[in-house]
Amino acid sequence: MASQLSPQEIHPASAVVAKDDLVIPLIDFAPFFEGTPSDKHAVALAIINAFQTSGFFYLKAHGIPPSVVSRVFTSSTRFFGRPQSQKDALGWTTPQANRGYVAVGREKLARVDEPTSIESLRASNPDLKETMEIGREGVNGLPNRWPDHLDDEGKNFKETMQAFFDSCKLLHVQIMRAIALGMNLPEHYFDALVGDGDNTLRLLHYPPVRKDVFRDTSAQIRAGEHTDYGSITLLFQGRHGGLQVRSPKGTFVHVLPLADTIVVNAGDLLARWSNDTIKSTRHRVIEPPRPAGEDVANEASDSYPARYSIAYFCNPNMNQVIEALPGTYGDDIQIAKKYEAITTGEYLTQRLGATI
Ligand SMILES: O=C(O)CCC(=O)C(=O)O
Ligand SMILES: [Fe+2]
Repeated sequence: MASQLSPQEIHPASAVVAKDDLVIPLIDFAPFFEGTPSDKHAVALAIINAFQTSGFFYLKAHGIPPSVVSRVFTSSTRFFGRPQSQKDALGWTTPQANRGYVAVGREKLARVDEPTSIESLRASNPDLKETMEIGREGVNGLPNRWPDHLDDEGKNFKETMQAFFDSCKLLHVQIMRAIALGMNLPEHYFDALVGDGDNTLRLLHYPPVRKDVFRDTSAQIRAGEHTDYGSITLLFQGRHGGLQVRSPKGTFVHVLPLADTIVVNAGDLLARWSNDTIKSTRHRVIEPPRPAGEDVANEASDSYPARYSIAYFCNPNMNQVIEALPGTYGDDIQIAKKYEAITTGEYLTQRLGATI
């Protein structure tokens, strides 16, 4: 059966990261749309193989033009450059809403198995980042916190982010089609289950940090070790690295920005939906590594540059009941369902309530 191919035999993937048993391939999505049925199947297998091993892959030819991504980054940078009072006035309120601005130090990402330590972690070493969370538009009682009443720049921000939200929403559905095929499910299996777009667009800004902050406080990081919560995350990285993924050996490996690609990783709900055949892998953000050949002037600088990134957290529909997918359990394969059924909404509210 084709799904028993070894990773090396799967055609469209080549490894970008291969360290300490963590292998993260680069997958070209173009053949999924333009290729023969067998090309399409090969892409699906490469994706499912990546999700079943490292839980991460880079994706190129994903269909969102570089010019669009660059406009979103510009708009995000300008937003974070606004006076603190303007940003605070758009503040995040509740886990149910999960929309609005989150100031530096408010969120402390942590491992799911250590929920009680969050307060003490936040007090000692808050995440050195600020974020803007944008949810699905038009949900009753849960408005997005747009800056469009402030000025033209604010109006432009709203339009740019709404359009980007919709492009990412489509990409989610397309990647879920590849996952369905890779799991021997019908291609459109997930369409109606994830198609509502109950997703979150998160703009991230990690301000410049003095090097001695990282040096003197070993627990200080830009985003603490965590797994993502939903189905998949589409991560657009700016110029500066810092993202690290935990390897099977327990080390953290840099997953650097690669031009015109995104990093896609599986979240906890997809892992749960797949009865843990798909992995949602821990990751974190620290200071960027020193680039090879970096000049002396830069090396001598006493701070690390700002990092901007954009995470689009995809979810199944809020009212979707998540329980083990066909083919991931049963007497024939002697695997039991590992989890109780839960709706996306219940699950996310539990998780978000624990970190903010
Ligand atoms: O900034 C990044 O590269 C990653 C952010 C992240 O992992 C998250 O917000 O869940
Ligand atoms: Fe994350």
